[in-house]
Amino acid sequence: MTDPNPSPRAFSASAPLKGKIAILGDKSISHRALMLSALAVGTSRVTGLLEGHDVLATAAAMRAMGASIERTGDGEWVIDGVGVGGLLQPREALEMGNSGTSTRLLMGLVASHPITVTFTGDASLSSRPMGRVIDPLSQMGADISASPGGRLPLMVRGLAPAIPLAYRLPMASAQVKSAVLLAGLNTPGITEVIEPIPTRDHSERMLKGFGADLNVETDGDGTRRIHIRGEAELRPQTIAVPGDPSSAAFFIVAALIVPGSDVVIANVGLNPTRAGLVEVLQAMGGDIELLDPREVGGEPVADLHVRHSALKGIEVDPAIAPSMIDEYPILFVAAALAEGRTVTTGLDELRVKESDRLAVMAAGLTAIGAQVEESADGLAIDGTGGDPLPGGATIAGHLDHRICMSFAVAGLVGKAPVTIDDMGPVATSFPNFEALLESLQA
Ligand SMILES: O=C(O)C1=C[C@@H](OP(=O)(O)O)[C@@H](O)[C@H](O)C1
Ligand SMILES: C=C(OP(=O)(O)O)C(=O)O
Repeated sequence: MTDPNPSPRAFSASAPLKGKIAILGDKSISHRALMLSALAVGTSRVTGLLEGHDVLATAAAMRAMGASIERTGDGEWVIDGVGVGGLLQPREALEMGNSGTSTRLLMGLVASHPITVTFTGDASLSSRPMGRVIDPLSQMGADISASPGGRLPLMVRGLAPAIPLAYRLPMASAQVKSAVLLAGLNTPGITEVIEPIPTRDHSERMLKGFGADLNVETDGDGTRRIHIRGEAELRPQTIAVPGDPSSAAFFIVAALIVPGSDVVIANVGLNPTRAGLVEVLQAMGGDIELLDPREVGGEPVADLHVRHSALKGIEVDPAIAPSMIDEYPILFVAAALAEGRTVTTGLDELRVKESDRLAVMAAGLTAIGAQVEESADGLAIDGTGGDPLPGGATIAGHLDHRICMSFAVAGLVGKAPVTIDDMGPVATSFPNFEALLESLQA
C-alpha cells in the first residue's frame, strides 16, 4: 500500500495559522467499527470513517473474509456482517500495508475461527514484533508460524472452539488487549484480560455497544480486569466516528508554536485514555480551550481553540504515556520550542512503532538544530524559548506517518526549510494533512 514513488516536500517558516478545521475520523475507532460491524448479524452504518490506507487495509481484509462492505459516500460505509464464528477462509494472503492495529487485531479474530490466514506488510510493519500477540493467541490454541523474531510474514491457523484464557498484559498495549478480547468473542466461556496499566478502551466500549457480554472491574491499585463471554451475537449498529486526537495533535502543536496563530480544531475525540497530550501541553503553558464539549458515538468530543503560546519545558509523568503514546513525536517538537528542559521517560514502546520513534526523533531534531539527549526510554530536550529552529535538513521519514508530520510542523518554525524525504506515509492516517495546513495558511 506504500507508494513506490516517494513524495519529498519542504516545509518552511509559516505565516500565522488562522481559521477553523475539522479533523477526520479516529483511526483506532474506524478499524474497530469495520471489524465489529463485519461480525454482527445484519447491516451496520458508519459515518466519519477514516479513509486512510491503514483502515482501508482492514476493510479489504474483512471483505476477503466474507463481509459485505460498501462505501456509500464521504466517510459513509455500510457493512453486512457474517456473524461471530462466520469468517470465511480468504483466498489470498491479507496485505496489511503499514498497519500494526489491523494486523494484531485481525490475528486475534482469526485465532478463534477455523481458517488459516497469512499476513504480510510493508518493510516497516515487517520489522515490528508480533510475539506479543503470538504468545496469548497460541495459548488459546492458534497455531502460528512467523518469520524470524516473531515478524511478518506470518501464518495463523485458527482453532475453533478455541480455549478461553486469563491473560495479564506484559506491556501497556491496547492492540494486544484487543487481540485477546477479539479472539475471546468466538471462544466458549469467559476470556479475561488483566491490564495493570490502562490503555485506550475503544474495544471495550464498542464491544459493549454491539451487545457483547463484557464487564470491567478495577482493582484498588488501578488494575483493570476485562471479561468477555464468547460465542456472542453482535447486533448491528449505527456509528458516528469522532475526530482523531492523534491527528489533531499536529495542528494543536503547530498553532502553539507558530507565532500569531489562532485556530479552532473541530470534532476532536477526548476519550480520557487518549487525551494526555492536551493535558501535558496545558501544563507547559499552552493556551488550549475546550469548546462545546459533547458526545459523538459514545465518546467525549470537543472543539479546541488553540492560540500561539510561550511554552515552558516540564518533566512529563511517565504514567500519562499510554494516553498519548502516538503523540510523543509531535510533543518533542513542541519541547524543542519551549523555554527550558522537557524530560520524558517510560517510552520503551516508542521503539517498536512504525519506526524507532525515540531514535528517529532524536536524530532528526538534532539535524535541524535542536538540543536533544536520547536515553534508553525517553528524550530530554532543551528548547529554544520560542526562537526559530535552524532547520535546513532533509529528514528520512522511515515509512512513519507521525515522523513525517512532526517534522513538517517543525519546518513551520525553521529558519531554513525542513524537507521530508517522502510524505507518502501520511496517507495511512491523515490523508488531508497538507490540505488542512494550507487552508490555515491561506
Ligand atoms: O489499539 C489501537 O488502536 C492502537 C494502539 C496503540 O498501539 P499499542 O497497542 O502497540 O500501544 C497505538 O500506538 C496505535 O496507533 C493504535
Ligand atoms: C502506532 C501507530 O499505528 P499502528 O500500530 O496501527 O501501525 C500509529 O498510528 O502511530
